[in-house]
Amino acid sequence: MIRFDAVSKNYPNGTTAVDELSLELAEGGITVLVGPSGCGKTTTLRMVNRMVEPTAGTVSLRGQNIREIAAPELRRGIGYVIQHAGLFPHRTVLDNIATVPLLLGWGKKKARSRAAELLELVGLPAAMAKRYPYQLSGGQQQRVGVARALGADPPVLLMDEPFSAVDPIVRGELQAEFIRLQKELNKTIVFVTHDIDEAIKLGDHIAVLRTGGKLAQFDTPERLLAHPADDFVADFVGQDRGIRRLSFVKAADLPLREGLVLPADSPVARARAASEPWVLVVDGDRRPLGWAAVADLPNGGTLADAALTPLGHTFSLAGDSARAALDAALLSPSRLAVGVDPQGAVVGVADAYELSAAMTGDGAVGDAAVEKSTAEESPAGGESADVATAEDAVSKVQVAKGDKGSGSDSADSAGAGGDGR
Ligand SMILES: Nc1ncnc2c1ncn2[C@@H]1O[C@H](COP(=O)(O)OP(=O)(O)OP(=O)(O)O)[C@@H](O)[C@H]1O
Repeated sequence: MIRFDAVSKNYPNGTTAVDELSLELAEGGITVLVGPSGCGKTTTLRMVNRMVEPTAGTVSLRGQNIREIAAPELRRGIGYVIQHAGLFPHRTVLDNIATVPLLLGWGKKKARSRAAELLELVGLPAAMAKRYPYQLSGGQQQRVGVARALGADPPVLLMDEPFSAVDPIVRGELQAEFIRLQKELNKTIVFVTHDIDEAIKLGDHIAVLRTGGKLAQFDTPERLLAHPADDFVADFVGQDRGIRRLSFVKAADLPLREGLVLPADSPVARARAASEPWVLVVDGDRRPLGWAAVADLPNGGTLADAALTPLGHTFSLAGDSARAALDAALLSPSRLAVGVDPQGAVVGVADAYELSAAMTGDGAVGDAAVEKSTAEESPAGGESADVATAEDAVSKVQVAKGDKGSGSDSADSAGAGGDGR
């Protein structure tokens, strides 16, 4: 939709801000430009609305070279949000948001009613309409900035470090709100940040630029974490990319073990026969009761007589990522994470060692799942009698319970929530 063909920007002082950039940005997606300070992110962004003209190459919008579109007309279809919001200090919040509709000659009443809608859309109370920018917090100002950019409902939004000037908590809130808003609006967004975490959280695609305005890699967040193109990208993405990558692996794709999940009325001998240091004891509805250490079990009787160690937290196969599963495993006394279905029934347990294979990227779990989530293919085979993909196990449990699956999330799941996107 937005296409850069061998675009360069050289300044008269000899600086090459952007160097032969070729990039195709998908319609209706968020493309993040990320890279160290001075690598040409803002210059690239501003070439889309002709605030900066390229020295060489072409930028096109829906197939048309933007040089052929008069700048004011071009900008009517492109919203622009900057750091510190850049609001007009002498205008009320409502009039700030109404700026573009008024410029387009909508008339005061219609422009203000549109502004009121947008105020609500960005999550601000109507009572703020009459305030002036100095009477708002930084985060609230930024929301007004987003609302103003959406004034004429432009198909394209350019956002230059829009959330950089607020504290980390407000920033997280703004990012979450932004993801929600984009689901509703489906704009084509080009988003500049120097923060790789923000890029991974928000981007459908990420362009990593290196100093000198050269493109280092253009990829999905999943692939950037799994397969950085070179040492520069690997360093920029960070040492903990293995763990962060787990956010993109669905818990439903993890291998699960079922053999050590036993009902409370099972004889102790059955737990010993499992040849495992721990067994998970469940009730008649397969809800988890706790871990039993096999070495400490009484000589006879059933598991109902055993002293149980609390679970820690479970993870939800329906909604959590492998990152939540790994966290559950690390906090579990058995180092095994308990996966539950939407009703809170145990589907199986995941082993910390297998999860760490996904984390290092060398194991089939992580690679297969990342590729799968990218390509949306069906899971590969290769399951043992006791190890199946969680998706299969969920359906087995649901069939056993005569349940076709409700799809609602488990209230019992204490998965990290928020570690995914
Ligand atoms: N008008 C200008 N004249 C000369 N050099 C410029 C001009 N504007 C930008 N530059 C230079 O071009 C390079 C890229 O600048 P740009 O602002 O695009 O980088 P950036 O990646 O957005 O940086 P930051 O993250 O620090 O905002 C920098 O070296 C900058 O100094």
